[in-house]
Amino acid sequence: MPKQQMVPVTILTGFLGAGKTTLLNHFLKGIDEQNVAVIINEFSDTSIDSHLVVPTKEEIIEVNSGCICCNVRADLINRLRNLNEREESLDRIVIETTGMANPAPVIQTFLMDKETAHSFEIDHVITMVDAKHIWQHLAEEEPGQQIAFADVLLINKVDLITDDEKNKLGQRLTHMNPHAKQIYTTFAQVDSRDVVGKKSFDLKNVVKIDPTLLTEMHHHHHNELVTSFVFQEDHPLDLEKVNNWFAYLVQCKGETLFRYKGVLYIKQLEKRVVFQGVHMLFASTEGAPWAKEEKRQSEIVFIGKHLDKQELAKGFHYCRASFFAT
Ligand SMILES: Nc1nc2c(ncn2[C@@H]2O[C@H](COP(=O)(O)OP(=O)(O)OP(=O)(O)O)[C@@H](O)[C@H]2O)c(=O)[nH]1
Repeated sequence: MPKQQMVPVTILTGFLGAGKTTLLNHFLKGIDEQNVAVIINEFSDTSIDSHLVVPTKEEIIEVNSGCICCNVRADLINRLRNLNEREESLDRIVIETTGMANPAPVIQTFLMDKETAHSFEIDHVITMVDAKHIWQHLAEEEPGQQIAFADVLLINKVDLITDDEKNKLGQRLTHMNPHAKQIYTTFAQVDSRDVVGKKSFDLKNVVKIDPTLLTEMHHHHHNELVTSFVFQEDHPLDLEKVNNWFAYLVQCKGETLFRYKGVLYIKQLEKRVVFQGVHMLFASTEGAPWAKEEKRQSEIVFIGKHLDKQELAKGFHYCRASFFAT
């Protein structure tokens, strides 16, 4: 019996805020394949990322409430099984892992789960590297693992570093992973033809990094000092107070805030405000208008080291508008 056509898989990884969603948005616009399913996983139990992914024809499946490399692996396998059972054949699956994921257990899923391995094959493991912040993050375990398991390193945010810094970083990354192809980008502007369909994933290399990859199921233990908090608020917020609070956070807490993002319900604004930050770099934009019947609510997530939950909750509470008007 001829072997069934395997669906190629893009595993997209990289530390918090490196530019994975930016790449995803660019990548989905650039590839010729028609039927692409995207699986997005978030570290925290929130779907804020769905506001940050530009709507496309591709189907977006969210796998939340845990990191894809740990407790939601069974969920991932189920989602893959459902996709596989559909009549319409898929051209590709793209999996965006959380910034805190170790890619090894995700890679393992495609090698060790029999049914998954029969139907899907890893085309490449792309790791986004935040050229500006990676040095701050190398003390954590996950960025090193993400870099080691990559076959393509997209070294992003080169607009924020000098040529000397770029050379130094390139050398360090070659030292950490001599096999991976290095591509420098700004806002993840890579030509998808340079990566798609190349089958650059090489089992030999990953087994060299982790000889137990094909024999033992891995579970990844996260650094417990890195935590994430999600806050929700139904009461409208005051724009000026929000601006003051964020100015304080960026200035005084930027070092420990790896990632923060959210959707805000601001008093007297008909559109939601979408914001996101990585350490001291912060940006906000206008989001979609609130629909007529839609419940208006602000939701924000903070991910970082040594975060003080109470202080963050107090700050968020302070941003409530002083009287209720929409
Ligand atoms: N200056 C600059 N900013 C960038 C670049 N690429 C992405 N960003 C910004 O960096 C922030 C994080 O980008 P995302 O694509 O959301 O990063 P991510 O890896 O998906 O983040 P998480 O999955 O939430 O951890 C956003 O504000 C982007 O606009 C770049 O090349 N240069």
